Amino acid sequence: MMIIHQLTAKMQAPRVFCRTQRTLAGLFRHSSDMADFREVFSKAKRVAIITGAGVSAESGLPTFRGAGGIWRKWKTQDLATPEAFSRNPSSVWEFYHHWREMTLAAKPNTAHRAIAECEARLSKQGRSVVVITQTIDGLHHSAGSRHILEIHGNLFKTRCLSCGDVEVNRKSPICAALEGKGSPDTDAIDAQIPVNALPRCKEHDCNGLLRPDVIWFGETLDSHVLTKVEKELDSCDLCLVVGTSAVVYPAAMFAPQVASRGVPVAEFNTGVTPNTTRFMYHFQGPCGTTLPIALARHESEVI
Ligand SMILES: NC(=O)c1ccc[n+]([C@@H]2O[C@H](COP(=O)([O-])OP(=O)(O)OC[C@H]3O[C@@H](n4cnc5c(N)ncnc54)[C@H](O)[C@@H]3O)[C@@H](O)[C@H]2O)c1
Ligand SMILES: [Zn+2]
Repeated sequence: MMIIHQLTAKMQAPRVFCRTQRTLAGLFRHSSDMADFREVFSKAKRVAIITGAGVSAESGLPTFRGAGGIWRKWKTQDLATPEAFSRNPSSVWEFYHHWREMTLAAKPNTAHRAIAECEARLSKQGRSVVVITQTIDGLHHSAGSRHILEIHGNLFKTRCLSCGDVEVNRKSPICAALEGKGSPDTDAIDAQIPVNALPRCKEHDCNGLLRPDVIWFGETLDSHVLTKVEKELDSCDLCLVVGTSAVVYPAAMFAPQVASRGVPVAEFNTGVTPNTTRFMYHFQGPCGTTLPIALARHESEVI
C-alpha cells in the first residue's frame, strides 16, 4: 500500500472521494449496532486503533477544529509550519509552551484507559492492539498503552536545528523566558523573546535553537514510522478510528484504505466526517462514553 508522506490539511475531501462517497452511501449503510460490533471485536486478532485530537478532548485538550483551535488571532495551521517558526520563533514557542503546560496538567480520560486496558487484556490472549495516533500529547502512553505509533511526533520531545539531537523534555517551563507566557487570549501581547533566550541545545556546548519534535504542516512524516503504520494497516482484521476529523493527510487515508480491503472499520466521533459513509460502523458521541462499552471484555473472552 502506498501512503503520501507530507502533512497536509484539507478542509474538504478531494473531489474524487466525494463522488465515491455518494455512490457508496447508497449501497453501504453504516451500522450503529454495538452488539453486532462487539461480535466482530470478539473475533479480531489484530486491532488497529487510529486516534486524533478528539480522543483527548475529554481530558480538556482542545481539538484543532473545535472552539480552542485559535491561539490569539491565528489558526493552528498558520502556526504549526516551518515558515512560521523561521519568521517568528518566539510566537511559535509561546504557542507550544501553552500547549505543553496545558498537557502537563491533563490526565488520560476513560477513552485512553479503555484502549490501554484492552491492549493489556488482549495481549494475554495472543491478540494485539496497536494505537496509531495523530495526537502529540502523550496521553496514550500515560494511560498505559504500550504499542503506540505517534505519527505527528510528541510535544515533550525537542529537536536541535543545529545538531539534530532529539531529547525527551518535560521541563515546566521549558526555559526561563517562557515562564508565564503563551496566553491564548486575543489581546495578549507578543512576548518577542530574543532567539538566544528560547530553548537551546545542551548537547556538547552545541547551543543550537531547539524546536518541538512534532510534524508541521508541509513537512514529511518519519518514513520509519510510516513503514510500521503501513504494516499494521495491511495486517489488521479490525480497525477503530477515534476522534479524528479526517481532513489531515496522510492520516485521513489510513482507515479508508483498511476499509477498502473489506476489513470492518468502526468510527467513534461526536459528529460525522468525510469518511463516515465508507465505514461499516459509526458510533456517534463522546468516545469517553462509547469506547469503554465497545472495548469492554466480551463474554467469549476466557482470560
Ligand atoms: N491532543 C493533541 O495532541 C492534539 C490536539 C489538537 C490538535 N492536534 C493535532 O491536530 C491535527 C488535527 O487533526 P485531528 O483529526 O487529530 O483533529 P481535529 O481537531 O481536526 O478533529 C477532531 C475530531 O474529533 C472529534 N471529537 C471532538 N471531541 C470528541 C470526543 N469527545 N469524542 C469523539 N470525537 C470527538 C471532532 O468531531 C473532530 O472530528 C493533528 O495533526 C493532531 O496532531 C493534536
Ligand atoms: Zn544541538
